Amino acid sequence: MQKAEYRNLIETELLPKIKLTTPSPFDPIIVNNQSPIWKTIGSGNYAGVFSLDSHPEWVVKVYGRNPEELKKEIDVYKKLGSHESYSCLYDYGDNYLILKKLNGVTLFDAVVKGIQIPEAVINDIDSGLDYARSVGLNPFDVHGKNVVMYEGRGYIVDISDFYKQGYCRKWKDLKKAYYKIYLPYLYKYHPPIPFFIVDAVRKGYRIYRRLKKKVNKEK
Ligand SMILES: Nc1ncnc2c1ncn2[C@@H]1O[C@H](COP(=O)(O)OP(=O)(O)OP(=O)(O)O)[C@@H](O)[C@H]1O
Repeated sequence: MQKAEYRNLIETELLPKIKLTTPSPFDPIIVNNQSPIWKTIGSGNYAGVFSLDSHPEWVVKVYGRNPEELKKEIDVYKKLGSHESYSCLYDYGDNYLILKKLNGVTLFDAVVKGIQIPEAVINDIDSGLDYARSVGLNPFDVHGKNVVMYEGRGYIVDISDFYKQGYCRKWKDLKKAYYKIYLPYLYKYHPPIPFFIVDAVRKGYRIYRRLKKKVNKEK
């Protein structure tokens, strides 16, 4: 399928048939998709992500709010260019991006489902992040739900915060947990771990980081 035809299907069959809403500024986007041909494959705080069965290599990320974030994401993708650890920007419109589809399971879901996470996945993501730094970006908000593995390789799905300033330690902390807990105790038998436990660990980590930040500020 040509890009023009794909864009036409976005403009005529996707955008008029989806509604992206948010109950409050702090809630993620809720996607209502009435299109018979476009499938919703994901959603986040800003956007819904859609794909067409007849062209599964591409996805469309439609922003439901904060259009200025779309421009920043375009800039980040332009800096990244084409690299094996990332998706790639093919084209964009006023409120959407056309991206290469990344298949796979997030590391968060892999732990829940008991799918073994090989060290190569961690190394791939590390080298992807090094590459981002080498082109002047600042890997930010890289965590277990933003990275995926597919056929033993690691990929970074969400780069939308790589333009931000400051130090984000989420990936460093995840790696610490991988080497200190996952690899020695879980990797070999990789039992499924109930969602509520993995999610409680994730939430506990966020609360811990917030408290630590507050304590450090008050010092
Ligand atoms: N290139 C891609 N290929 C396949 N799936 C994707 C791709 N980009 C995004 N997705 C899916 O859509 C979901 C939402 O995308 P993304 O995280 O980029 O949205 P966002 O609104 O910017 O999120 P955030 O809340 O993290 O800022 C992802 O978790 C993933 O499941």
